[in-house]
Amino acid sequence: MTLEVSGLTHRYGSKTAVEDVSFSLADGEIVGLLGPSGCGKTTIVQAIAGHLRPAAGRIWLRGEDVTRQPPERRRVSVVFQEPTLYPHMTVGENVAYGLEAREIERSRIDELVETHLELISLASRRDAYPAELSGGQKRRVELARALAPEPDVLLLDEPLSALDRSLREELRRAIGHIQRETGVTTLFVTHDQADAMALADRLVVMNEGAIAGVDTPRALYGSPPTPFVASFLGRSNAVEATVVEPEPLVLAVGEQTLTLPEARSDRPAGASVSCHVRPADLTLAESDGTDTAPTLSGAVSHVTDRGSRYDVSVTLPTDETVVVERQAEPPPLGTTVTVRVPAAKVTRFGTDTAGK
Ligand SMILES: Nc1ncnc2c1ncn2[C@@H]1O[C@H](COP(=O)(O)OP(=O)(O)OP(=O)(O)O)[C@@H](O)[C@H]1O
Repeated sequence: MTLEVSGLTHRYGSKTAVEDVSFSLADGEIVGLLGPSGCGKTTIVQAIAGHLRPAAGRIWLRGEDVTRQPPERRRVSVVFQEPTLYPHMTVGENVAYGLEAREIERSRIDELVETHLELISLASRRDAYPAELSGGQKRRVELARALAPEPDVLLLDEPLSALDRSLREELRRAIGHIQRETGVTTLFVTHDQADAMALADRLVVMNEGAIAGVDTPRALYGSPPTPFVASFLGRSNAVEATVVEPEPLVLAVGEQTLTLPEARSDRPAGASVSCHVRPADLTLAESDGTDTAPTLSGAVSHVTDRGSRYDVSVTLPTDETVVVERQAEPPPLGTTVTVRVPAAKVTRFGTDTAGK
């Protein structure tokens, strides 16, 4: 493991910001640390970089316990959300800045600057000043500056969130390219699930100072471990149900029955479960009588035209509303429709975990 965070806990006064957080990054991995504002992401970055001493827990870099080491002793580079280039220094001087504090020969510094400016396709702008660069170029120079000391771990703390959409796309691609080229172990911190899913090999999803799930983006999206992960990683419909029979699974949703023939529940008859399913996995059934998939009936209560598709809201007799993605023209408001619920796409949670 290149980076290991173990049992990290931190408090600001009486406020617990991070509680018993553990995760690790393998060599060359890019991991997304993802969660809403205030969940503790920056606190974790600061602890890894050495800018705060955690109340409990350990940080390991390449097998060495660095928890009590000052920032300059750690081979960690950080790129922050706000631009931090020195305006009075050229691009080349900015990239060399972190190297000059170390005892590195001038010729080696020049070589590292050259290599990293080539990496970000800005070798020809070595003598330019930051004010002469576009926003995207400036951010790329910051990446080059962070990478030039050849850190063990690169920490990217919300590097895209202050950018407009097209610049964001450009820089997202640049980060992916640079990370693949250098193979630098990277922790990419963001509150934006699209950025995290596009870039990361694995995600560490945080909520309220604790880890809510760790896995590949696809696994967390397809089989979320908690309701929080289900709703934070893309849109999710939640329907409350009661177990009628655990195996094969029969659920009651209000007066309706939903039979999921392939599924079984480890919760007994009478238990409450929360069922989550993605809008893209639901369809409006064409009632030709041959369809045997589990279904729920409701009335079309709202339609949003998204340009490439419609989001059709269907309100069930329980007053819960589910959204169904649909390409074809939707039925008029008020129409009673049957929603097809593919059993394999339903994630169930016992309601005792519903808030986590
Ligand atoms: N210096 C501080 N003093 C008191 N409370 C703090 C301090 N810094 C952070 N907190 C609190 O600790 C919690 C975690 O904050 P942190 O900045 O780590 O979260 P975050 O996920 O990075 O949020 P954001 O995305 O908004 O930066 C929040 O509730 C925050 O209000």
